[in-house]
Amino acid sequence: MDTNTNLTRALLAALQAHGAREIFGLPGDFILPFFIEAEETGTLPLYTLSHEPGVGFAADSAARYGGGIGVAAVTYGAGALNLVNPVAAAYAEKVPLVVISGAPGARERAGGLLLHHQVRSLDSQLTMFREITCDQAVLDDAATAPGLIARVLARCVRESRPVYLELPRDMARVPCAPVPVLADPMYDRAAVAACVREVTARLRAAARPVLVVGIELRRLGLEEPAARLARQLDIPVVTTVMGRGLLAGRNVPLLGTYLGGAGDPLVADAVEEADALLMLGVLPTDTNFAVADGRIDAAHTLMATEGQVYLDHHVYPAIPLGALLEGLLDSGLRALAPGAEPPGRHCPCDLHADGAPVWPLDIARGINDMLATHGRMPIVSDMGDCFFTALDIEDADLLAPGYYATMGYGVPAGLGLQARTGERPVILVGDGAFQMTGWELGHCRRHGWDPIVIVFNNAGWGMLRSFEPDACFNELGDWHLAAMAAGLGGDGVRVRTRAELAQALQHAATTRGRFQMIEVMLPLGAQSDTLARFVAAARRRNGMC
Ligand SMILES: Cc1ncc(Cc2csc(CCOP(=O)(O)OP(=O)(O)O)c2C)c(N)n1
Repeated sequence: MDTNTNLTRALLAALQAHGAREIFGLPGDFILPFFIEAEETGTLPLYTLSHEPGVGFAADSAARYGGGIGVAAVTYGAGALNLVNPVAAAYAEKVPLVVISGAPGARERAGGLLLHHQVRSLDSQLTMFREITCDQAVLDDAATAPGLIARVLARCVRESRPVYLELPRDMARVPCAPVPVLADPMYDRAAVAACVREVTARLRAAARPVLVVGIELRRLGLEEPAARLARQLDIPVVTTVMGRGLLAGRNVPLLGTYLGGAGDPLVADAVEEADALLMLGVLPTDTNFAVADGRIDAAHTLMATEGQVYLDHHVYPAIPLGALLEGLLDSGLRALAPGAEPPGRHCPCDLHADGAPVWPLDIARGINDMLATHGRMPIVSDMGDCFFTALDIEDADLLAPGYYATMGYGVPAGLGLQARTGERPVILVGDGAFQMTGWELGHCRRHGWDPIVIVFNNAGWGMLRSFEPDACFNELGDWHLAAMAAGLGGDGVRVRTRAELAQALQHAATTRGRFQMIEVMLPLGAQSDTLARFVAAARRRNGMC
């Protein structure tokens, strides 16, 4: 046994071998030994944040955007249970996230007392995490720990879902063998070949084929082969809402994002009139397809998701997406139909820098102008009208919980992205969501993070006003957020007109080293066109007209 390796060091090495590049965390007594080992070894940079939801969202975005796996390390009970929502979001949106929770040691478990942070039984936490992770292990035996860690981390990567590791505090420094890296399981090559033959036959016979790309392509590191296939097939390419930003900048004939009746009619027509809709890595969620209102004919879809391929009322049960892509690329299938020319910038014109009040589409136009002038930057959006506005930003990567739709994601996810890649993000967040996790900006100073943060301030929960315009419970009042930026270590400016917005964006883009907050005061009732169409479609669908 490698005597200079203890369980924590073996775990850290295994995390790194499986694609972790940092740890986000918030310590407590049950996980202090792990944090001490992590800090002493420096195997992975350790970033602490102020609230566990922020820890989880930061780890999520590091994996979602940077690839590999994200790691969130927290204490038992109060810490880990604060992490439930971000882990649930990662499960729903297929993000490979590793939760490491401290836990009581053997002697205190056997002591007969109710322990601090304990809920019901000492295993209640593990029970709760079983529901939002694809695999779990309690590392209470050094003999079995390496094999358990190897199994759990392999599933995290293969299934692109969160996993849970519970580390009793009396185990952190126990001598332990290194963790093996398990080989990928074999798959049936004959089944893949049969599936490829059937898919290519359907595509050859089609007059109006369309390729729809979804988030599994990014989660499984398959964007480049998918882009090669898109160029080889030379057919129109569309992303789902969750897949917005996929294949950006990869010279692919991207038509846009499918939003059904709530989006670009050119895109909706292409998808709904297609006679072969090849969907790669697409999750069949309501945010992706409810807007279709039944206008997509299932008989025309060929769906590869969750390791299976569904077409013509039958299923190929075990077709890894990477193997399918490889088979389609090798099939020689090409130039099926002249790809629709990717449209010009979606926003018909640049931001008018005049004295008019700012509406959401003006923010999208201003960001498009900024990216065109200063170069591409990843967009990270919280949930609210800022998310629907983000759909009007062209040719940019977009990170957002577009399906699970939790608030609080934007700011910590932007910090996690910059921690992982060093790239400067543009963060879009409503005033309501900022009140949840926006304060994590206070950590930028000590880590040198400097995102551009655009706060959509309508003094309330604007999306909910769309559904209940007369309710008073949606009002939040004006929190004057830009005035708080300096105390958090950044620069803040409040803007009301389009000219002020244009100037603020130009200043933010050319100021580095401190986060730049632009608090946009939106007129009451200001709403993006996309949100308005989504709300109308939802009302029709749910009979709320
Ligand atoms: C963790 C969580 N709790 C509640 C909700 C429910 C909700 C969805 S949208 C929304 C209002 C968002 O207000 P904000 O000011 O951020 O943005 P805007 O609408 O553009 O004004 C709420 C409360 C969700 N999605 N997540």
